[in-house]
This record gives sequence, C-alpha cells and structure tokens, in this order.
Amino acid sequence: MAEPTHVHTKDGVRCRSFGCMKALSSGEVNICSRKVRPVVCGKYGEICNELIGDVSRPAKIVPLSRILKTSRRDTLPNTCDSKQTFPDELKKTIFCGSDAGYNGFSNLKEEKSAIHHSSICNEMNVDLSLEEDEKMFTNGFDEENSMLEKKLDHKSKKNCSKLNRKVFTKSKPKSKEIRKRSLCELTDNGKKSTSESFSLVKISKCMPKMEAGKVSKNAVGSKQNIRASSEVNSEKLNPEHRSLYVMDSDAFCCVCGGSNKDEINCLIECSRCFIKVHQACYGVSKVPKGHWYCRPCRTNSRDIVCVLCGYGGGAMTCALRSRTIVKGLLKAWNIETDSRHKNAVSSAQIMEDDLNMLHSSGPMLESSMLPVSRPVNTEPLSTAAWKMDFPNQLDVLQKSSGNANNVKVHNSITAGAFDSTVKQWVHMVCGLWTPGTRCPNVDTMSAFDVSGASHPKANVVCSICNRPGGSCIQCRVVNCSVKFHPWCAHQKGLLQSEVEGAENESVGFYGRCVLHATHPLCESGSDPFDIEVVCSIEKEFTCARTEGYKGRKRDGFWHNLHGQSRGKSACLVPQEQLNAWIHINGQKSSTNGLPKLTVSDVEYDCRKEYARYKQMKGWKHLVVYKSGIHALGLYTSRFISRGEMVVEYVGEIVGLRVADKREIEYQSGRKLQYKSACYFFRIDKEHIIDATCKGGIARFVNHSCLPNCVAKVISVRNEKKVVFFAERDIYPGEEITYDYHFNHEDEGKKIPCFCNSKNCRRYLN
Ligand SMILES: C[S@@+](CC[C@H](N)C(=O)[O-])C[C@H]1O[C@@H](n2cnc3c(N)ncnc32)[C@H](O)[C@@H]1O
Repeated sequence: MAEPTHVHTKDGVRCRSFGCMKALSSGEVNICSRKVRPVVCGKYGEICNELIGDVSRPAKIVPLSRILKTSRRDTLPNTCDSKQTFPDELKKTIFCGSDAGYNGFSNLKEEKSAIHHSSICNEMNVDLSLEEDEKMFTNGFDEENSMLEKKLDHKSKKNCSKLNRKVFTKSKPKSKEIRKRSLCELTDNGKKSTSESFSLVKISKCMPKMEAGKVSKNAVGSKQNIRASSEVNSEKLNPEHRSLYVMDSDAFCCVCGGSNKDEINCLIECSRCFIKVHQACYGVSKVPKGHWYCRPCRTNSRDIVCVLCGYGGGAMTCALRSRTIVKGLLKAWNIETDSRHKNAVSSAQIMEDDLNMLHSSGPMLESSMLPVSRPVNTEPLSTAAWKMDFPNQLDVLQKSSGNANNVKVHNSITAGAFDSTVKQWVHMVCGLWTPGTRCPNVDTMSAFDVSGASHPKANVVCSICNRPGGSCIQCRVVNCSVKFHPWCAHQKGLLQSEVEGAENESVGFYGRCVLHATHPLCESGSDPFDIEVVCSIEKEFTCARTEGYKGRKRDGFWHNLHGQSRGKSACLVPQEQLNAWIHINGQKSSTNGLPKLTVSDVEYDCRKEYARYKQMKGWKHLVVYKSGIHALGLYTSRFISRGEMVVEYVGEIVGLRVADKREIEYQSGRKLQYKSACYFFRIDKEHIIDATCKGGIARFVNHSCLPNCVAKVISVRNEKKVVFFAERDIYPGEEITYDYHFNHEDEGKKIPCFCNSKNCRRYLN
C-alpha cells in the first residue's frame, strides 16, 4: 500500500521514514474564512451585494407583488408621469410590468374578465419583451445597460399610457392578479416555500436534450392538479402550439428545478435547444403561437458560456456590463486578453477553425430544419462535456502553447476577448443566485447586469468543480465558508430559494455546500477554528520520521488487563477510567458516535470529514493515557465509526534541513522523552511537521501493525495537513493507532515493535 522513504542525517543519526499513506479520494472542500452569506438583497429585483448594510440581513428581493401594492395606492392617474407618482427606484418595474394597472383593480371576481384582461396584459408584455430583446441584441454591449434603461423608461411610459388607455376604455377591473413573470413566483410566493433542494436527477432532466419535448397529456405519476392544469392548457392549444408546453410530468424547469405547472405559469420548451423553463423563471409573459425559442437560440448565438461561471448549457439570458467580470474570468484562466491586438486575424482564423472542428465532432442538426443556428446547449453530450471542461482545457492548452492566440477553445467569452461586439450571456441560475447582480427588468428578465457581481478571483476555487475563476457563492450555513459556483451547485441540487419576510414579500437565494446539504444537523454547530480551504487531497506519499523508541522497558507502562489488543475492539482502559472520561466529556453514552458512514460515503469525500471534525470538535473525546505499546498513547472515550476523521496531526511545519538539525539536537539533548521517541511526521518531500515541542494530541498516536486508523494528507488553503481517519469502527477505551510504515532495514538498528497485534511484524523497521 505504501511506498516507504528513508531519511538519513548527515552525522549518521538514523532517521527512519514511516507512515506512507495514500490519499483515498480526490475532490475538494472549499472552505474560506470570510463569513459572507450568498444572499441577495435590495429593491425591486435589484440584487445587491451583501456588503450593503447589515451583512447578516436575510436575502431579499422585493417582488413585484410588493411593488404592485404600491401601485395600488398610486396608479390611477390618467397621466403616466412616473416621476410624480413613484419613487424613482420603483418606476421601471412598476411601469414595465404591464399588469401594474390591473392590480389597481384586484377585487372583482369575474373569471372571464380576468382571462380577457390577462390576454391584453400578455400581449403588451410580449410586445415589450420581444421589442426590448431585439433592440438590445442589435446594439453593442458597451452602453447596453444605460440604453436598456432609457428604453425601458421610454417604453414604460408608452406602455403605461397604452395600458391606462386600455384599462380605462374597457373599464373592466380585474378579479385577479395576472402576473406571470415576477421573481416572486419563482418560489410560489404566498403558497409555500421552496427551500428544498432540487435533486440532481431533477436538474439533469432539465438539461438540454436532442429530442423533441414530449407531449403526454396523460402523464402518470404527477400530482392531480398539475395534470389537470396541463390538460386544461393542452385543451386550449392548437396542436402546433401545444408542443411548446411541456406536459411531461417528469419535466423540470432549468431554472428553479420545479415541475409544477399551472395555467399562468407554464413550463415551456425551446423548440430548438429543448431547454424547459417556467414562464415566470425566464420572463416569458406570453408564449408565441408556433415555436418558442430561448434567447440564445433566437439570436443565433453559438458556443455561449456564462460570464459568471464559464460553463455552457442551461437557460441563459443576456449579460450586461460584463467586461470586468469577463476580464477577471480570463485572468483566472490565465488568458491574456491584450494579446488579441497582436494577432487578431490569425486568432480569428484559429477560432474559426476550432469552431469548425468543434462542430464536426458531433452530429449537427440539419440547418434547413432549424430556424436559427445551434447554440452550445444543443450540442451532443461529448462536445458539451468538452465545453463544460473548458477551463481545464484552457489550462492545458495555455500551458502547452503559452499564448492566448493559440487557445484552441472558442466560446462567447474568448470570442468576446477578441471582439467587444460579441454578446455575453449569463445563466438564469447564476444571475439569480450570485450576489451583486441586478436584473434591470424583473418582468422580462431579458438581461442581468453583472457588473456588481463579485469578481472572479484566481485563488478562489469552486469546491464542486475544482476550477479557479468565476463568481462563487458561499454556503449559507453560518460559519461555513465553502464556496462554489451557483451553476455547479445547481447541477448537484444544492440551491434553495425561499420566500421570506413577514408578508412573504421577498425571495432569498441560497446554496448549501455538499457537507451541509447532506448533514444539515451540522448547521447548528459553530467552528471555533477558522477552517479555510481544503483544496485537494494530495496524491503523494507522506511519512513520519522517528528514531524509534530506545528504552523499550515495559516496566512502568500500564498493561492491558485483558491481554494486548489484537486489532479488535479489546478495551485497554479500566472501566472506571473510561467512565471518568465519559463524565468529563459530558457524554451520556460511550457509544454515542457520529452517525455511521457508509463505505461509499467515506470514499466519496473524506475531505468533508475534515470540516465535520472541526465543526463537531471531534478531538473532545480523545484522551492521552498510558499505553500498552509505548509510553503514552491516544485513546477514545466514545465510539468512532469507520471513516470518521479521528484527529489531526498538528505541530510546527519545518523544512528538511531544519528537521535534520532539530533531530540531532533532540538526540543529543537532555530530555529523555525526546531521545526515546520521535514526533516528526513528513508531509511531503520537503516538509515535516515537528510536534516535539509544540504539537497537538496526535503526537501520542503509537504504531500498530494492525492499526485502526490511516493517515492522509489534505491541503487546507495550500497548507498541507495530516489527518487520521478511522479504518474500522473504534470502541470506547481503544487506543488510536496507525501504521508508521517504517522503511524496512535489514541492517542497522532494528526497532522492536510492541503493538502486540496478531500480525505484528516484530519490528517497526
Ligand atoms: C509519535 S511517538 C508516539 C507517542 C509516544 N508513545 C509518546 O509517549 O510520546 C512515536 C514513538 O513512539 C514509539 N512507538 C510508537 N509505536 C511503537 C510500537 N508499536 N512499538 C515500539 N515503539 C513504538 C517509538 O519510539 C516512536 O518513535
């Protein structure tokens, strides 16, 4: 299992290396010290940075309903002077929301008139959104935001007067709010919270398919009401139109992950890339007759990736003011954007070639069959997966080429680096869940202003995809600073949105890290230690060094009352002693361990154990006590499940030379303890943890040829840590042991082993 190493000091003092351990799994837990919640707060759908005001304030997007309440008080004038009627901050949303006027009349009950007015409302909305999108796409993105805002202002007034005209000429107050598009509805405001995470299965079902959307009127397994509403819908639709609506009860929205459908918030499917979204989640007030296309498909956009995470696929909308964020992302990926000036022509050619290569790598849809060309999210799995791995690809290619001009990856971000007119895109999910983004029009949701999003930092690594760059959010659990891309969390079903506030007036967007999603109980615990980034488990061997025990006198050591441990659960500690430990540690039951982990859990991610250990103060039940093996040993006073992290080996981290020097000092010094035992643990080729003078309790862990623990090295914010995990269940009163894996020595001083296990190798070396 281990590859032993051997260290010699200059003056001949033997330093044996032992304890070579191999990492069991890879992956990472990204835990950072900053306690910033992934919250969104602000007014009328403006998603503000959490740094504004009170950081602990809950996430807040004031939804349309609240704005509409304001409009109830204020929106009956014949004129449409927003400045007079509404606070500046509210006017856009109020007037852009074509239902604003209707909500001034929300008390009457005629269903018929409501439906009638809904269609008026929808017509206007669709006019607005289509017109708005079209204009926006024809404009460059430099002044996109201000242009958009101006347009919105202008249109607001236009629509408002249109609206008012219609409302007043028809004089039919509406019985219910016909709103399809507010963020509020993403979470079914007023009905229930959707704080549950959406499962991976569900989310993956939302991923684009190359098959046409299913129309199954009699879908089995869905809730009755869903089926009923689907049927109502399908009945109203002509066959062609019907294909836009997703009747499949197993279909889920790409944005919220929900499968619920109702008359005013249908689940619709892009006729080209087949993504499915709720109307409310994508800002579609009215589904056009015939085919419906998502924004990238409508605008012929190819190879698009999200400016906030760098990944393609899913439901996307326009990204406004994305220059800085894109720059940050490219920087994190080591792409020199300036190099474009040097060789723009050849770069464009290379990219064109790459594009061709890319498209030829998978079956393309017949262009004649499609009204628009194919975006990234319609690509076959292999290509899409290749793109998902984009940062890595870039990395590799960057390293091999060392020049951005040779980058063999084409997407909207790299293309944007060469050509500022290239449109940039953002996942709806990233736009909603990333703090600091802003949705200028929460009704159409046609764009997100991403200029306020936290800038991608090269040193921040997503704990899920392991990639640097991209805007990450932080686990919502207090004291947990694990970071991840919202998109990656979405794929794993780790995102939540919740209706909040006394009157359900706001929506919070959150995410939980894998650990807290699977162990919600950990939420209550607080971590006194500042857990930082557990980047990855090093796949290198590690070893501790020791001179070995010289005294080897068993006299004076306490011996096992029931015989030496044979690697089983023999208790070496008298019951009274054990009781005392349990009493001191305040444990009611000595078998009160953490919930048992399955083998797959253990293998799945042992890094999360580190975070859990820290959070649960896993060291509290460990006791230093006289050992039957050597001098003092480390014992547990409670049951430890297989796979649990037991203890961390803490000490001073020193270089090889210092370690060698110290070793000589310890050997020639006066302290018998330092002479007879070595407290070095080698982390890698250059570094050693010296726990001789300063160290934690793990320094007392003795060697056994049949150990109950295994040591591993993990990296915490680029700092390597040595941690011991239980290899099997460990019972209260058992000594904690691991295999030192000393180098075997035929000659020289052999160190007898006193572990007494049945398979004892008799010597440590
Ligand atoms: C890190 S210390 C372990 C704690 C030590 N028992 C103490 O009281 O400080 C490592 C030293 O313990 C001794 N040791 C550990 N396991 C042993 C074993 N199975 N047989 C003999 N000596 C052992 C060796 O001398 C080794 O250098």
